[in-house]
Amino acid sequence: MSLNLSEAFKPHPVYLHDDDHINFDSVQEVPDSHAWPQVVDYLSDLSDVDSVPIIDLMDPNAATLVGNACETWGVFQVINHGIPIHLLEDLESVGRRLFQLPAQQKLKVARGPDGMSGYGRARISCFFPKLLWSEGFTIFGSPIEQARQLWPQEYTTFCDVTEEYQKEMKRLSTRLMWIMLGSLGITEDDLSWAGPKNKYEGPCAALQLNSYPPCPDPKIVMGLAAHTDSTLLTVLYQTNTSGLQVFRDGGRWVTVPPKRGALVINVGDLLQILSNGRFPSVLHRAVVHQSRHRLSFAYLCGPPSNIQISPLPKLIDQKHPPLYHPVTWNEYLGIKYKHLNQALSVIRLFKPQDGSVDMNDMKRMKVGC
Ligand SMILES: C=C1C[C@]23C[C@@]1(O)CC[C@H]2[C@@]12CCC[C@@](C)(C(=O)O1)[C@H]2[C@@H]3C(=O)O
Ligand SMILES: O=C(O)CCC(=O)C(=O)O
Ligand SMILES: [Fe+2]
Repeated sequence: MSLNLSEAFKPHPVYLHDDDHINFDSVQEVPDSHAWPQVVDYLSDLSDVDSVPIIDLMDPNAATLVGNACETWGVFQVINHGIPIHLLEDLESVGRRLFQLPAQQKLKVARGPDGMSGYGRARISCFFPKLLWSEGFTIFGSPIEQARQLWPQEYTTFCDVTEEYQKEMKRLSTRLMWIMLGSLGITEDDLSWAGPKNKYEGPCAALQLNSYPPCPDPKIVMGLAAHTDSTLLTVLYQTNTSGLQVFRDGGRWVTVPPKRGALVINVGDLLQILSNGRFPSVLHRAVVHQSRHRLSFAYLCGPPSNIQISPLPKLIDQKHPPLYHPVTWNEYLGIKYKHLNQALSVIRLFKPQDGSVDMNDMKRMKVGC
């Protein structure tokens, strides 16, 4: 399995300077560096009238429900997914242990400017004039190198839990990918790189630990700014504190309420390409709380990094010409970290004939990113 995404980040390094690293624990007032000019608009949250579908994976009708959710929302929650609750709790506990460390400790394992693994601010942060109210820790493969530096005597618990979680996520995300593609009539024979003949070992993925410390004035900060994931799909465990919001047509942000044991599944940009636009990737963001320290865990799942992803031939006909240029995950990340939320337009083959822009681009323009 090839996984070398680091080339994609070289032209667009993200710096984490010690001097602008804010110590969230001691802050009494939001500094100007983190105060966003546009106040987070909580009033547009109409979750009561429009809510993200919750799908029971044991339901015999699950595949149809998943297909509908992907087409209409680009996001859904799953229950009865087979991930033991104790593993979710263990992950939360090692995550808390990590983010509770003093800032100087965490900076010891800072992700390099063009690096892939380690502690730092979200890669999207450099596109915005204000900083985000969050910190993250990215894991590709084994976190042993960083864990040893953080806890020289007792690094194995962190490694065991995060590795076990990644193993379970690999299984679940592969299953979900085939349910999603299956709902479009795609089988293993239609996806040469993922079929059994190619000894497909499962997706390539990153595990992202996100921390959103409490904030004295949550309405003027942004936990994670509006973005789509550059993945096929993302499996998110958002613990028991709300914060995830998804963008709906008409300009509304809808909160995805945490449900014990449930996992949130996001359609990513690569699935939008593969499905030739049938499954649009979901624009989402995270907001923060005044008194609660929220954690979330995203398993960002993509294809082997050098496989060409293009609209699936089965989904193309005269009425539905291919909408996107073929790209590898590596190339796509390079484009994404140059153009951020316009990346899909950059690889779009032609604009819709009626002169309108891509539906997703329209949403992105509305939220100003
Ligand atoms: C493969 C990746 C996707 C990601 C960038 C990364 O190299 C690893 C971190 C991922 C993440 C997690 C938080 C949100 C996000 C937009 C970011 O800044 O870093 C995603 C990236 C992505 O999906 O583009
Ligand atoms: O914290 C959340 O709810 C969102 C996290 C997220 O979007 C990500 O890690 O890509
Ligand atoms: Fe995301």
